[in-house]
Amino acid sequence: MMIHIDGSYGEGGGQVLRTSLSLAAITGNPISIYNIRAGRKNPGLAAQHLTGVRATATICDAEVRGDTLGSMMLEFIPGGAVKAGNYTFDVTQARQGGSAGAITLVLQTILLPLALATGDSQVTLKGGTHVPFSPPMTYIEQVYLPTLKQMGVEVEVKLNSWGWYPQGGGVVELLVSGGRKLAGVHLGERGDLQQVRGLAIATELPSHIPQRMASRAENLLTEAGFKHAIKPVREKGVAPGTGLFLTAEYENSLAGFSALGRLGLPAEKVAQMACEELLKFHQTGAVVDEHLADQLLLPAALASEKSEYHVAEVSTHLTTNAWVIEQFGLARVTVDEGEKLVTVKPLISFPFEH
Ligand SMILES: Nc1ncnc2c1ncn2[C@@H]1O[C@H](COP(=O)(O)OP(=O)(O)OP(=O)(O)O)[C@@H](O)[C@H]1O
Repeated sequence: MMIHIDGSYGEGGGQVLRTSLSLAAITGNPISIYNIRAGRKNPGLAAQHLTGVRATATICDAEVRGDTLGSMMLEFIPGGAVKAGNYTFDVTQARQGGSAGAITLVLQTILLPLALATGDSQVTLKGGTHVPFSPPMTYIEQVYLPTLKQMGVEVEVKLNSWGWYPQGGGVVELLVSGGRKLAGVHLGERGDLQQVRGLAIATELPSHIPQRMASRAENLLTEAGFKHAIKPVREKGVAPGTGLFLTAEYENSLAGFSALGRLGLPAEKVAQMACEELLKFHQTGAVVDEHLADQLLLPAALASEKSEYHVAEVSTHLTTNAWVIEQFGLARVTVDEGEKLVTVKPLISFPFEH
């Protein structure tokens, strides 16, 4: 039976679409989404979303209607179970003249369908790897995937080329182990902060930029009394770009914070922005950062047991994603706004019957 999703619900952004696509592929359920990204200034499918649609359609052999740039309506009818395989998806194929669309979001759309499918997959993604309003690839490597690993998802990733806004051109390779069964997560206590790991990176820019970012971050973290290991790195790239990516490594959990550089923004200021985010999080005492909070819902809904985690902030991304998951009847998500506690109780056990 076709599931109808109102893309304007809550946050009304791209995540409503991406979660729906992942779940359509996993369950084999046809979906129809309308009002796609109606909450955004530039509604409808942008290059990143269209790439996500095409990538998901490829892996489950879906019949698709409405898959054009700017489309606010999509019908997606899976043709069968998700097929493991060797795939390449490039956001520039969705938009002539190029795009820095976030491939990390495309990655998150197809990752769980491939992890649950029979057989291993090799995927190459091309586009933006570190662009605003999306998880930086470094966050995927250092926070998202290690947390999913605790749930039983096995992925190896390699960043072959950095892709910044507006040029894009980044390349990421993934090896996804198939046939996984997911366990729940229990992140109620984070334990002590062991260290802050950091990458101060610049491509096609002078080496003083990562060095200045690193030393400002080191000063701020030392002042806060944190142990740290910040690495200044300068690399070749397709275009200039810079940023600081921090991971707070607690005894039981990981949280990520970052800031991207841009022309006119001093390296020290970039460092300060990322450190302030980390310090703000640390003071809340929470276990899961605001972004991981919404990203963990999908794997938790597909697990064989209950998950529970304590978040820094209840964002509309979180409540909206919970709503999308409930539209598929897969899990009951409870968000205790006072305690900032998210509980996900799967209702259907894997493997899903097609
Ligand atoms: N700095 C960050 N670190 C980690 N994750 C992030 C960061 N910024 C955004 N995200 C994540 O990126 C996702 C963005 O979802 P959103 O619905 O806004 O998608 P989008 O496709 O960019 O859509 P839109 O253009 O409609 O905003 C969310 O899961 C959010 O948690």
